[in-house]
Amino acid sequence: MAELLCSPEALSKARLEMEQTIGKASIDVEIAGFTVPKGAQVLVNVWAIGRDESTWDNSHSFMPERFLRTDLNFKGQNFELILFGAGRRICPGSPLAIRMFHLMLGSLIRSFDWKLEDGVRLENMDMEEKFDLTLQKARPLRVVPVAI
Ligand code: HEM
Repeated sequence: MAELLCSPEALSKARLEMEQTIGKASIDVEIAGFTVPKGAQVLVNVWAIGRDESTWDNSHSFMPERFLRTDLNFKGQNFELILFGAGRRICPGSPLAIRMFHLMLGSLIRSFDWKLEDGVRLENMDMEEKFDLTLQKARPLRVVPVAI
């Protein structure tokens, strides 16, 4: 950002390129009986795809082991599992994200035991979600790391 701010010409070229390329329909199109008007921004509801009962057993349950029993991959060929999108605009950061995610979560699990704050029990732990462009916890998780 610092270099871009020092180069207004490069900054305005980058802005123009983003305006021209970020996902907007360039003409009216009809998809599965729905008209997507020119200029519309189309968002795929990946949350709903990930909880589709016709694809996933116990689709609303956290069962990470389900992915050990499947041949589906997240590289955009299996539309049941498109956490990184698919096609030409698939997330170019997925190789980094996958490595960092495993490293971070693995380190947190391996380095500490975790306990809930005083007065909080598993049964009343705050799991409320907040919908936005991405799904977040409504309130940040507060837990205490305990040295192993
Ligand atoms: C768990 C982490 C991540 C998830 C779940 C994720 C997911 C996504 C999704 C769903 C898209 C839209 C794909 C589409 O339009 O079809 C996207 C686009 C993109 N992601 Fe990621 N992403 C992650 C991490 C990253 C990282 C670490 C980077 C960069 C270092 C990155 C860079 C991008 C870029 C530049 C695009 C736009 C691609 C384009 O429009 O051509 N992402 N990502």
